[in-house]
Amino acid sequence: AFIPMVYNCGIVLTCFRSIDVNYLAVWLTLDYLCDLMYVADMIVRVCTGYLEQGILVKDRAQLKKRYLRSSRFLWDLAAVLPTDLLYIVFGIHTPMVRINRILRTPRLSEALDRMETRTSYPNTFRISKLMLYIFVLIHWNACFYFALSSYIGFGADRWVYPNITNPVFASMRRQYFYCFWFSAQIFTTVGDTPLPDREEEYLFMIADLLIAVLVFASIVGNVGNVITSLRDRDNVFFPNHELVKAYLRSHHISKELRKRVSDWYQHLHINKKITRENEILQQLPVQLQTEIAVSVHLSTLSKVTIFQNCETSLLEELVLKLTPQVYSPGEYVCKKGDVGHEMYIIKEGKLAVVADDGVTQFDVLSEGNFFGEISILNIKGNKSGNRRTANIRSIGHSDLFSLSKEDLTDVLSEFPAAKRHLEEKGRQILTKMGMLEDTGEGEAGEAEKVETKLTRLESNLDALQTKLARLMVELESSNSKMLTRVEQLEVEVQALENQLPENEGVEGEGEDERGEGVGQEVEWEREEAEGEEETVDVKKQRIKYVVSYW
Ligand SMILES: Nc1ncnc2c1ncn2[C@@H]1O[C@@H]2COP(=O)(O)O[C@H]2[C@H]1O
Repeated sequence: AFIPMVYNCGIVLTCFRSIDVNYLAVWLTLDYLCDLMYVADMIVRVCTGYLEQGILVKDRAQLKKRYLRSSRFLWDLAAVLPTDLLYIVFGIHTPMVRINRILRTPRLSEALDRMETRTSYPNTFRISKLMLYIFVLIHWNACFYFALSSYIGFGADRWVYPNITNPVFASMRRQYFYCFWFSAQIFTTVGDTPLPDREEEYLFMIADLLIAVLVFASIVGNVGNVITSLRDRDNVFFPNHELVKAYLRSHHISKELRKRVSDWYQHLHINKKITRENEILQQLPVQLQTEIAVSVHLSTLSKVTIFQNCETSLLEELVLKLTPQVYSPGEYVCKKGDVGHEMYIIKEGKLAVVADDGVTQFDVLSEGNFFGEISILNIKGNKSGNRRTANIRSIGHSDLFSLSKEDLTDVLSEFPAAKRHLEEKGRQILTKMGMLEDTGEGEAGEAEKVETKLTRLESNLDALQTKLARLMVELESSNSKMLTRVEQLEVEVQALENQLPENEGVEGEGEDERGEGVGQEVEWEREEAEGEEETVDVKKQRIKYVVSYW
């Protein structure tokens, strides 16, 4: 839709076409090609989904209904009405009959807005857009000038277009260029145009000069905006050097230090190092920030040994907390004995672990290595506590990511494996340097064992308490059962005791009878009776024993 609209905006009003008949076929072809594009754009519009309560509507019937009922449709329709039929009345050389084609100008600005949000070079685009608008305006004005000249009469005075019968000014190209130049001179307020002679000419010039003021103001304003936005962009990417320079000068900082600062800024600019990444992405939702940061820094993080086998979630958490830092050659990143507040990951460059003389190198760290973790990890037995164990010096320019103690602690609390790995590496360095207290390690182990034992004992105690409680319950229930049984037995014994004297009497009588009668049988019965008496006694004794026991 963009091209036909620009074409129509520029061409519809062109008065030069009416004169030039040689290109009529070309003009007509272009006209109808543009009309076709308009229709195609209308079809695209019908099929373009829209958001309703945040949900994209794609249903054809709904889309069609919405478009046909909208005012846009009326404008689009009016713009493609076949006004060309008026050629029959006014003749083929009257392109003005197609003036309705410019009714779609709002669509042009819509297309430009969309392009502006998508382009990677918004400032270039803004300037181009401004130039396009100015070009169209100058073009229209040139057409009006030509039409006015034609109305007054070509070559009637110095101000109007020269006589077209003059072969020098006869060609369409010459006519257009002259008019465009005339119009451009007015709009750029150059003011080198011939003085008007007639009132119409004066009116035209006054109107033009008024428009020119606006055009000039908009050019200045837009270009100013572009320059400001370019400066803002630079400020976002690179810290403001001018401010720092002024500060250093006002505080009479030594030349040597000022040079180091300048070198640092120069390095940032030349190598396009961005130190304010987190600020730049702040406006985006966290999820998008994470995805961008992961895709930008993942390659660096994946080279770091501790993060190589880490879960992606750990990397995602980490990546947003990294702060880019750039160090200059010879600069110290850590000084032995300082309190550690952050650890570092090397993105690019080489750094040396140096002795206090700053020259003797113990080790060289490069891309993918990390350092500064020992003083922030609270490793048990670390004799240096939270102090840096070594001096780290940047050999050349180095790009680092720093990770604060708090952020690292937060992240590692959720990822114990990574914590163990870091601590292990720290312990190795400390052991090598003889800065790890063995006893501390042993005590720690002992303390751990005691802790484990205590935990085990506590759990055993819990289990025993539960068992005891269960046993107590069982004991109570069996106790009450026993009591009931004993009471029952006592009742039975009482009953037996009550019965016993009577039986004894009867038996005595019988004994006598037996004694009197058959001697052996009586003896046997006595024995039997004695046996019974004995059983009752035993029973009584046993019951008494049980009762006394309970
Ligand atoms: N010999 C070494 N080799 C490599 N790195 C070291 C060595 N000694 C110290 N470091 C690192 O240098 C860092 C200095 O600060 P930290 O003590 O916090 O943590 C230290 C280690 O990460």
